[in-house]
Amino acid sequence: MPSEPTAETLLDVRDITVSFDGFKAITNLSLQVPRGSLRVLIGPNGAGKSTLLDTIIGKVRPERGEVRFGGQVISRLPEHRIAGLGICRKFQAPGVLEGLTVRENLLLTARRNKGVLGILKAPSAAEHARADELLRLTGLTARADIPAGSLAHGEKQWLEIGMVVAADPELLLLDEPTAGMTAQETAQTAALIHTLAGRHTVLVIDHDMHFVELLKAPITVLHQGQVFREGNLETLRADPEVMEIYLGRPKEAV
Ligand SMILES: Nc1ncnc2c1ncn2[C@@H]1O[C@H](COP(=O)(O)OP(=O)(O)OP(=O)(O)O)[C@@H](O)[C@H]1O
Repeated sequence: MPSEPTAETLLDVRDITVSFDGFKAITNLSLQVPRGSLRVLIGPNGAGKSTLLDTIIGKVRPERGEVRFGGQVISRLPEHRIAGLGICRKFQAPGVLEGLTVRENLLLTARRNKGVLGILKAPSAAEHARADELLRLTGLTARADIPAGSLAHGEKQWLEIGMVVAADPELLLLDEPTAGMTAQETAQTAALIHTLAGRHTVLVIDHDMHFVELLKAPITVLHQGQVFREGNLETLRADPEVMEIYLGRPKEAV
């Protein structure tokens, strides 16, 4: 049974079951994430991580249970209403427009709710200031005026994170944000995510244990559509069952 959420709980997934044509991708899963915290979600392929994120954003519906956000049941709302409440998933960002500069991409995203006329007007001083803030946050200030298409892979990922953050979401869902990154880019991404937590609540899926280690955050391990364990990396690494299901290989491999 799910434990009772506290006043600080922002995301409260209660006992959800999700099926695809009779196959249970998630079974009686409960997860609570406190406001302003950083949480990491790991688990072997097919554990249900992406399906959980899809359920949170309303792309798939649980057949049982519910998802609450700030106390409100959101699991029966359409996807755009859920997004409007302040839940953003990174890949939902309107990908980087490669012909525009980094700054223009940020300005455009920050203004996309203002309609066509709003977008056509010259950006205000406040909008430029916000873009400057996002450039600093993502470490892209020196790259502000080059076309986004010229960015390195890692930089493009940071721009995408900046574009999601431009909407000032309360809950940020990041699905494998370090895929394809170098070790240095991965470390910079961990630092960026630390900066985001606090003002935002952040839920990160990743397979890269080095990155997970850098995040220094509570970890939820999913297995076969259920929460298998919760704890910090040290505790999980010392848990033979986690080693077995998650890694399927000896501890030294982690
Ligand atoms: N649309 C779908 N139709 C049918 N089965 C699906 C669908 N989406 C996911 N599944 C199945 O549900 C299970 C959970 O998949 P999910 O993608 O959520 O796992 P995951 O933990 O994100 O895995 P990975 O790390 O490989 O991305 C898998 O067995 C998958 O094949």
